[in-house]
Amino acid sequence: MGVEVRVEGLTKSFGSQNIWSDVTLTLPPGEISVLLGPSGTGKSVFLKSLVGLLKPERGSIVIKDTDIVRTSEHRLYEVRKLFGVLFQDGALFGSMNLFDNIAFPLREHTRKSESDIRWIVLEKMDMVGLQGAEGKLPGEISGGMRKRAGLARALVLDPEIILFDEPDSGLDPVRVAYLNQLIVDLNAQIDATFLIVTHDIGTARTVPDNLGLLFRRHLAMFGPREQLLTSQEPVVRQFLNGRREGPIGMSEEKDVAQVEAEMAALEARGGDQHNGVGPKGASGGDAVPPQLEPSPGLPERQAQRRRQERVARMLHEFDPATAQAIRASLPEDLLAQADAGVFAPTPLAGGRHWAAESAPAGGAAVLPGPRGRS
Ligand SMILES: Nc1ncnc2c1ncn2[C@@H]1O[C@H](COP(=O)(O)OP(=O)(O)OP(=O)(O)O)[C@@H](O)[C@H]1O
Repeated sequence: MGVEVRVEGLTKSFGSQNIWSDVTLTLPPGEISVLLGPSGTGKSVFLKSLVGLLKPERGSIVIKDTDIVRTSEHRLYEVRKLFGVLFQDGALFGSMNLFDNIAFPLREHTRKSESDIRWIVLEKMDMVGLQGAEGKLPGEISGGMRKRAGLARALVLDPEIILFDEPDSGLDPVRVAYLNQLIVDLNAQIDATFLIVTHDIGTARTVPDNLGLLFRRHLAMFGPREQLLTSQEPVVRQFLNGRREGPIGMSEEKDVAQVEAEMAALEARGGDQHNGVGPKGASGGDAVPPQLEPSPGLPERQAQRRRQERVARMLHEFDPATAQAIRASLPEDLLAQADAGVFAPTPLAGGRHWAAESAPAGGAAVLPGPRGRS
């Protein structure tokens, strides 16, 4: 099973330039999370911080009881082995064929025999639909195939956490749809924790269990997908609708008076529903489309039931629109438990962040509430 990644109070600056402050979120084990944010808000910096390539000056990133912000180089090296990373361009070596590219981490980091390596590489190539392409050079294949080769390489060390940096970049909408399905299928097969940075709103709306948005040097929101997809926060709605009107400007923030005038004009035109389908899959800010399911023949995502139990516990923390959307995703047994008051209220208001709890001693049926977090 994938591991939990717990980020608390994380702050990163380069010299006097603060990138973001006080970022707190937890990636639940085995679930898929998406991080959105206008260009330059530091999403890539966040991914690099998670793998220990950049050092935030404050806060912690706890993975398997290790705070990687403060740990030794040796321990960091060990924790890094838990990660697979899909870089934007696949980051393949141009002079190596796909087989050697995908075998590279195994040859570098393990003592496996060539026959074992061959078996693993072919298995991962099969998982991403690249059977028979072992001998191709990266320059001979399409961008979509390069992404899949990068993904196969990210899988060879059996990672428990996979980071995807804009997997959709440079792909046509149909290839993005295939890649999204592949991501969900892989999650069902390996149950690792996934974090995807993307600008593709279609991906954000249909792939993840959790959604977050970085804006103005802070994490504006992070929570179950239903929370962001039903949110009335102006910045969230602007981003999900891909429209110009709102707090996000072309290159920097807008002043309050300008935002107010834009929003009044937008309302006068009838609001978001008159925007139609915008770029990058944006359309309508408050519909919660069904989440993608694994392809027929694949196992159910193990994270699905865990997540259902988790959000059932959090139901009381959300506003009615979010709670209703979450209820629509829950099986009857959990709904009945929620309605019977089995899930204890918690002090956490807003449900922005998630915190894991261990099961109560004795395995009681009552699921514990999430720990309070401000
Ligand atoms: N090593 C570095 N040294 C100094 N500044 C950096 C460094 N890496 C990133 N930055 C700055 O951090 C800011 C955030 O960059 P980052 O690439 O993380 O944004 P992003 O949200 O991923 O953007 P995009 O959506 O366009 O990919 C930028 O202003 C960038 O110039």
